[in-house]
Amino acid sequence: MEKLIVHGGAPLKGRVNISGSKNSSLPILAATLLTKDTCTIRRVPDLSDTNYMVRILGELGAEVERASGVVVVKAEKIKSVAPYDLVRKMRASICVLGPLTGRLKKCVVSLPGGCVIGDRPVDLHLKGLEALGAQITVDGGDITVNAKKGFKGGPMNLMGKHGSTVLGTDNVMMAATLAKGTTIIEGAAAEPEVEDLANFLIKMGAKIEGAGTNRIVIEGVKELHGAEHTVIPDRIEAGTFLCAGAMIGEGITLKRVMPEHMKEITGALKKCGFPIEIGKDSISIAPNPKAKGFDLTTLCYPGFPTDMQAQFCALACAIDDVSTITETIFPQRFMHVAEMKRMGANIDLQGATARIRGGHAIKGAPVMASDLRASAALVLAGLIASGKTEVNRLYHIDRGYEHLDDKLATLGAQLERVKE
Ligand SMILES: CC(=O)N[C@H]1[C@@H](OP(=O)(O)OP(=O)(O)OC[C@H]2O[C@@H](n3ccc(=O)[nH]c3=O)[C@H](O)[C@@H]2O)O[C@H](CO)[C@@H](O)[C@@H]1O
Ligand SMILES: C=C(OP(=O)(O)O)C(=O)O
Repeated sequence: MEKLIVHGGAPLKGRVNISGSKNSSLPILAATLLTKDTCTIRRVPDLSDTNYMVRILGELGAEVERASGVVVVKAEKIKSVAPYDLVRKMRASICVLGPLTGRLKKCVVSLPGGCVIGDRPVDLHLKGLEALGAQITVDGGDITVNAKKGFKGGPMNLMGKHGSTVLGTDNVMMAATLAKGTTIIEGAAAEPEVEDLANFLIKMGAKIEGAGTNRIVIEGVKELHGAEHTVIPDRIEAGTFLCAGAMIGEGITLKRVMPEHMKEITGALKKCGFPIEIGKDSISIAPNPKAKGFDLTTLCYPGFPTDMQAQFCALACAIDDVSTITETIFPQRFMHVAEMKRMGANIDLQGATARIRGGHAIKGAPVMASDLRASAALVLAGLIASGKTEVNRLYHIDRGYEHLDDKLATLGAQLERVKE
């Protein structure tokens, strides 16, 4: 196992290129199962999650080649069964459900495992597939989908009690591309990653309107063909670097970003008083010793993303004021709080709201990463802490940040990856 040792206090300065989006790449790679033809996906970040998705495609029978960010998939003959051993390691492996269902009209996909960020049911994914005419049973940990007479488009509402579902919308949209007739998804997730998937599906010949809004209309087609696509920049990686740039240093610039996907994040940072410059595909930020605290609530897009909540908790430690952040998507997603407190952070967690009193010195300590964004937040805290912070279980970071330590080092951070 590897850990990251962060020597706090080194100022950040310079430019960093943002990678392709993990949360776009995963469903887009899965969507290549919808056609027998060759698909080429560019700017796929080098992450353990994308490597794992590539492996899942291979195990399902696709021919897959991967070289420096480009993944070429030809899924001529595919299997209809994705067993537990294959899908258990990654929640997002549920992305294969829609494409297998759409292409083969039947499949068995094991339920992915639990997750420390909270309950992650798939009832809305199944509700959507049932609205397309699928018969579904869940037994022994497996989801079995069957549609003997093929799929038929229809209306449905996928809004859940914590808002819309991103991967649920992806799955149903993928299955509906090959259904007979028109599918209308109300309560659809409007995240940019859903829109990116829809854009790829449209290049494959799908007829989709409204992706990027809460109402998506899909007119089914007989078959899809091969296509090429470049994945959008990772707005969460970009947001994480913006927090780092706000917390310490003399100003950093992110390149290869889509600022229009990040309005809620840049808006929150501006409101605190951090100087931000937004270019066509770049964002610059610098610290402000007089920055004010924030009161944020996580919401579905275009609201403030849950995937930035932990990093903003770290940011709040650097602001000499009181900040609050309330989590509405995954109310239990606060595993980072206990670890930050071990570093001396003043955080009071009441239900799903964290109240952070920042501005006093925090001190490096050995800390345990629990999940992807929590570990990124601990690295951020380590950047401003005095002394040495040891972030253990680095594999969580490698799931979703392409070469985070190298990129931070280029900006001037002092850190080292060591094997235990
Ligand atoms: C690979 C990927 O893209 N992951 C993202 C995706 O996860 P994912 O798509 O799994 O998350 P969802 O959008 O589905 O979850 C949102 C909320 O809906 C609930 N829910 C979800 C499905 C369902 O069938 N029933 C149900 O009740 C969840 O428990 C949660 O409270 O969106 C999350 C919310 O923006 C992000 O944190 C993840 O980074
Ligand atoms: C929760 C996340 O990912 P996943 O849905 O793949 O677990 C994330 O990217 O923050």
